[in-house]
Amino acid sequence: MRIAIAADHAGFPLKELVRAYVAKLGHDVQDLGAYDTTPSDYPDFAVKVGTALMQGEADRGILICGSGVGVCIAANKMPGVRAGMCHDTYSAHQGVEHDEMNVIVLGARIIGEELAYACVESYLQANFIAKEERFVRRLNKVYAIEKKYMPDAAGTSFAAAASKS
Ligand SMILES: O=C(CO)[C@H](O)[C@H](O)[C@H](O)COP(=O)(O)O
Repeated sequence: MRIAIAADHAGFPLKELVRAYVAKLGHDVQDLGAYDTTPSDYPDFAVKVGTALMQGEADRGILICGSGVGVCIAANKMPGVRAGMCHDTYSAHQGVEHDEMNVIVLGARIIGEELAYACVESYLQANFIAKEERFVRRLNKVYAIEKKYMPDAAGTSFAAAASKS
């Protein structure tokens, strides 16, 4: 898969490790910064990954900041982005299987590299279970919220599996 990854200064050290790990798994990784620990602002990196997804340049995203909270909030402001902070492997795969999460968020100051690798691998191996009507129904309700509250962005939102079904 094509994976867009980004982090702020706080997430940079873990991003470097995760980027290499994801590449080793055989994915095509686009590193959208930061490229060092110079203080930076997490929304800038959330927008980079969200844009890559919205423009169809990436299939999934990975975002990292200090706690994970900042980039998760910012990324979810973008139409079509379904970001979830996952510091356990169950959430990492279930978030994709049930909710079609397309960005996994990690907190570099919270988890170590081995757990980060395990979460990211679970996330990348998982697929949305589109045959389950309840998952599709719920995702369509999420999509309806986006259309209602972000009407200007409705035409730009890339479709979720649910909205295609
Ligand atoms: O961790 C975060 C909160 O969710 C932020 O995204 C930043 O990484 C954090 O605020 C950075 O903190 P710093 O004191 O500026 O290094």
